[in-house]
Amino acid sequence: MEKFDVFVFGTGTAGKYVADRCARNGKKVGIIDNREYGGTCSQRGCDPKKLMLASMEAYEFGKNMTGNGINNIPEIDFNAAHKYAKRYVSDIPSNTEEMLKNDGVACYHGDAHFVDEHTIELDGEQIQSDIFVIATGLKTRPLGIPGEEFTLESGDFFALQEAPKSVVFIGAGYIGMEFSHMLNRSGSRVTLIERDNQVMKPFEAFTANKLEAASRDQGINIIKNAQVSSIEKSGNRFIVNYAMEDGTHQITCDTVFNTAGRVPSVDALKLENANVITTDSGVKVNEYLQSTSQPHFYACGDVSNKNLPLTPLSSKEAKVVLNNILNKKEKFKFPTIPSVAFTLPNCGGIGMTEEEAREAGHDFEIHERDASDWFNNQRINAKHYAFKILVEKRTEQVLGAHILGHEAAEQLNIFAVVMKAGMKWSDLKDTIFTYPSWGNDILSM
Ligand SMILES: Cc1cc2nc3c(=O)[nH]c(=O)nc-3n(C[C@H](O)[C@H](O)[C@H](O)COP(=O)(O)OP(=O)(O)OC[C@H]3O[C@@H](n4cnc5c(N)ncnc54)[C@H](O)[C@@H]3O)c2cc1C
Ligand SMILES: NC(=O)c1ccc[n+]([C@@H]2O[C@H](COP(=O)([O-])OP(=O)(O)OC[C@H]3O[C@@H](n4cnc5c(N)ncnc54)[C@H](O)[C@@H]3O)[C@@H](O)[C@H]2O)c1
Repeated sequence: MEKFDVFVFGTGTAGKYVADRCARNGKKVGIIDNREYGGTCSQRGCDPKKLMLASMEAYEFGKNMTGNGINNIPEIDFNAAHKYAKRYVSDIPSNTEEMLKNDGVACYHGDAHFVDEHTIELDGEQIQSDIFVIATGLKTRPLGIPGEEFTLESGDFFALQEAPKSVVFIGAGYIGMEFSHMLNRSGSRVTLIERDNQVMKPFEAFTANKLEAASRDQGINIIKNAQVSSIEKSGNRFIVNYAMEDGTHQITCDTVFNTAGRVPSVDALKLENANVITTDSGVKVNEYLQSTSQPHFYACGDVSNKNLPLTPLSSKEAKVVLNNILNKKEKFKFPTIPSVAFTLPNCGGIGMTEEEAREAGHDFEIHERDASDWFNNQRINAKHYAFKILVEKRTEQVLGAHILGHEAAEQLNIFAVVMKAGMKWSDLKDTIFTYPSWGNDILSM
């Protein structure tokens, strides 16, 4: 029977880092994935999405400038955008495996499960380890409705050969919003069906509502406060049935995506056989990212119950787990993390929403504005730009920053530095930025 010091489940951002660094630190390490190596971000998430988005951004720029220096509205070739993304990400699985093997990690493929607290079984063979790391990420949340089998999930987006004529997204969170903007620019007729009363619910309502308005303006159909009840196949098309306060409705389309959220990918592991406690939000861990019921188990990345499912946090957790395995005791401290939906325009935020700041009892100023008439927005002939910044009165600390705009992702990075450094609002305003730039807009916010 093969025996390891450390055995890692999952080869995404979190798992591959822990496995590789443990091996480089002299541990005997094994790793397994039940799909290709590389994880969600590189294969079915952030990276291929942003690579494809480059074409949609170029289209948007060209369309906005048509008649203002550009002669014709550019045309999106969805299939070519898809191939462009593939070109960059398709080598990652083999490169990841090669890198791990070169560093001495034993690489496995398939579905393994626990038989006891130190033993797993893979294809009838048993493997043991002193320490286990669970880094299996998330998977699409089942809808639990008739006809669910007709839905595609986020990973399938990257296998689409062309933009469907009409598409329904069930769920208007990050994935539904981002994909709907990409397909809308690619010529699809897009509908989002959201059960809540706000798109991008955890986001600040001011900017989320602006995103909703910008999306509608673009021709995206958004149905809120609606519960999808079933999906039927009708020839090559699908009928999505949904209920609202005024009764039941239906919509017919070519493609339906389930973008109603993601849940921890743990069922297949049979963690109960190892007495490892899981909750709805993942493997239950303490501040060292160590299982609360089995000290020789760690969890990091999306699958740990301490995470927000974002790549930079998965990396951060992986570093904490590595240090704890190497006996350099480190507690995981939840950082202030910026996050953005890569819609066109971007919509994102960092820190508290206005509601959260009020609940926490802060005394703060609100700097809020529709900035669509500002120079940088007008320069690219874009329509939508808005922000809401919350600044605590006594300390002048930025409590939260929320931006909808072409360069919101980068502007929020500046706020991330400001908040990490504890910089005062008046000191920020006294900083010199390049001019005229989106960063410089912060001085007028
Ligand atoms: C469409 C989409 C877009 C996204 N865009 C962004 C973005 O722009 N920015 C951002 O910060 N985050 C984004 N995310 C989130 C980001 O991808 C994740 O936070 C990140 O990939 C998590 O890394 P991880 O290592 O924890 O898990 P993953 O990368 O998901 O890796 C888990 C690995 O475990 C494997 N696995 C699962 N179950 C088992 C099992 N039973 N046995 C063995 N292996 C198993 C999986 O195959 C996978 O390879 C996006 C996610 C999606 C779905
Ligand atoms: N740009 C980024 O950073 C990025 C992009 C994509 C995904 N992600 C990460 O991946 C995670 C998952 O994204 P997601 O979009 O799947 O989840 P999400 O939680 O962001 O959105 C799911 C949405 O579906 C709605 N919903 C749930 N059940 C529904 C139903 N039955 N009918 C209609 N609507 C329903 C929810 O109210 C919610 O608005 C995110 O939390 C995020 O952390 C990040």
